[in-house]
Amino acid sequence: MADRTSPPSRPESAPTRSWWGWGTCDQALSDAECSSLAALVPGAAEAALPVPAVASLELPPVRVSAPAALARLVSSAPADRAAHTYGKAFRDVVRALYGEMAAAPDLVARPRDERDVVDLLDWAAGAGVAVVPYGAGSSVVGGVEYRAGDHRGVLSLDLSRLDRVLEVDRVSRAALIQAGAPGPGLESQLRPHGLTLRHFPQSFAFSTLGGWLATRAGGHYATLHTHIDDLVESLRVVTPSGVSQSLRVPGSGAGPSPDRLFLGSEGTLGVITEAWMRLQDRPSHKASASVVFERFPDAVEAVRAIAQSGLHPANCRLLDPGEAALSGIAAGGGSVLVLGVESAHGPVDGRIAELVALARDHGGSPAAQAPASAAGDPSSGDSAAATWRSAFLRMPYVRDGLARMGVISETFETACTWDRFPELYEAVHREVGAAVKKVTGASGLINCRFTHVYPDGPAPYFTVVAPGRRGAEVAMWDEIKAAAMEILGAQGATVTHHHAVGRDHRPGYDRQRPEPFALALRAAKQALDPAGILNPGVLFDAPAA
Ligand SMILES: Cc1cc2nc3c(=O)[nH]c(=O)nc-3n(C[C@H](O)[C@H](O)[C@H](O)COP(=O)(O)OP(=O)(O)OC[C@H]3O[C@@H](n4cnc5c(N)ncnc54)[C@H](O)[C@@H]3O)c2cc1C
Repeated sequence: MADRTSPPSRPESAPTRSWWGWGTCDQALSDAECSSLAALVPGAAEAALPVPAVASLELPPVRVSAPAALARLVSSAPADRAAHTYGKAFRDVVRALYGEMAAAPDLVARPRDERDVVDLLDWAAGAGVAVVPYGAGSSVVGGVEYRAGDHRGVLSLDLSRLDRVLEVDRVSRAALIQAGAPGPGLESQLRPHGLTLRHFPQSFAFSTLGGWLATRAGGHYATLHTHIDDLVESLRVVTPSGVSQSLRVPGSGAGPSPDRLFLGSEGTLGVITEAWMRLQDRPSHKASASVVFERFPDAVEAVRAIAQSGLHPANCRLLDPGEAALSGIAAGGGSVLVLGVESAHGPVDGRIAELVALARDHGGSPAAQAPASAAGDPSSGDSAAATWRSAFLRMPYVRDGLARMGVISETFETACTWDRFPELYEAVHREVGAAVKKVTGASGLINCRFTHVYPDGPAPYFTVVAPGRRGAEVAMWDEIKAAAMEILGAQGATVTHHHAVGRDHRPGYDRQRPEPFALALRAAKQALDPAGILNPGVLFDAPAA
């Protein structure tokens, strides 16, 4: 039995989205905050780069116009074109700050329904216009930036008007959700039903269901359903060759999964318009605790034991000493493990106690043990978890502030088996450290945390911070990024655990992907997008326009 739902309420005066950086303008660091932050990074610039006004940007001339029947969906306003030029990687933010707008799309279209998507693709295929599907533009891998160069024009296809939860099936605990629904919007439409998608990437506030599906995003929870893939019941995708609708079933062994073809296809094979998603009851019992380890290898062993214990913590973030210090949790050189458990059905205090006991067996000292709570914030009662959580949510704004001060910051994430992790960790510090030194002349910071853990291995997330040279930040970042990709490949680790491939991870992905699979992907591209208009250059080389 499915319930039709009401349209989401849209606030009259939402804060203005930043066109160049993360989030909303009101949350961005002030010039003074940028300067005091940069004082912590020796070699940083003395004054913050100004943020250019959109009116001062030199955008390339618009080369194409949509036919009259589609004109109502399309904008060529400078603010729209500027905001849709890049994603939100460091190199995107820096280029926006320098006013480099050569990659701006000619047009931004905001379809209101599937028919509009079909019509826009039909027109674009006939006119040789590249189409870049756009959720909320939080890509950190060049996923929404056109770089192919040989199309007659570029259309950014912004799905933000497709933002509704259309139906809720309470019995099967699933919902039909439009692809442009942003994280907070879709959760607020599910809340009255007592349900949640329970997918909370760090970018939750400014990313969409369609973007998560197209990039196989990773949520906040450390074990079990780590990727959005696990929550998909069926997908509806508009391709230039027709609409693909997969069957809504809890499981199926009928050949290769059609959903798997489109999950992670990053806008290259079709435009995801709707998905039936598996939901969960909202958790009502939560507890968290943090454990400090003097030795990082002991902490890694503790996390392995936890990941293999079957206790499935919702949160299992291991912060190495540098990361713990940067987050303001432990300044004394220790590593910190932040644990969290939750349930919609019963008390969790026994489970958190078991997890802490396992960590203690491996040399950890509980820093604070939270009482199980009956509701509320998962970090309630545990100050390290609360400190970490607020630093985590503020981090993207801090990264932008550092970018304005000429400080390079790069984050790269991966996954490898437990047997390889110690060598990977050493190799990243050695090799990426050498690259940072060569490129910037400084040692910089290289920190690591685990975002997700599996019985057979962790997903480590590395953060690199180093002073850059004004005007050379992007070239310096590119060199450090290339070194990081090289070392991940050499260590048998994936080029990305959840940030996707886009354009920036292509070299590593091309080395990692088996050649017969590459052949099959290119054949799928040819069949579904014969004119080669969809997000050219992502996942594989753009066919000639
Ligand atoms: C501060 C920050 C934190 C982040 N944290 C996380 C995290 O915790 N976990 C994680 O996985 N990622 C994270 N990311 C990366 C990013 O948020 C994800 O890749 C996210 O899934 C992108 O969603 P989006 O709606 O913004 O998509 P966009 O950035 O707009 O698009 C991403 C890709 O998907 C394609 N696409 C978008 N919508 C559709 C559609 N409807 N149909 C077909 N293709 C489409 C685009 O063409 C592009 O290739 C983070 C990024 C930032 C800047």
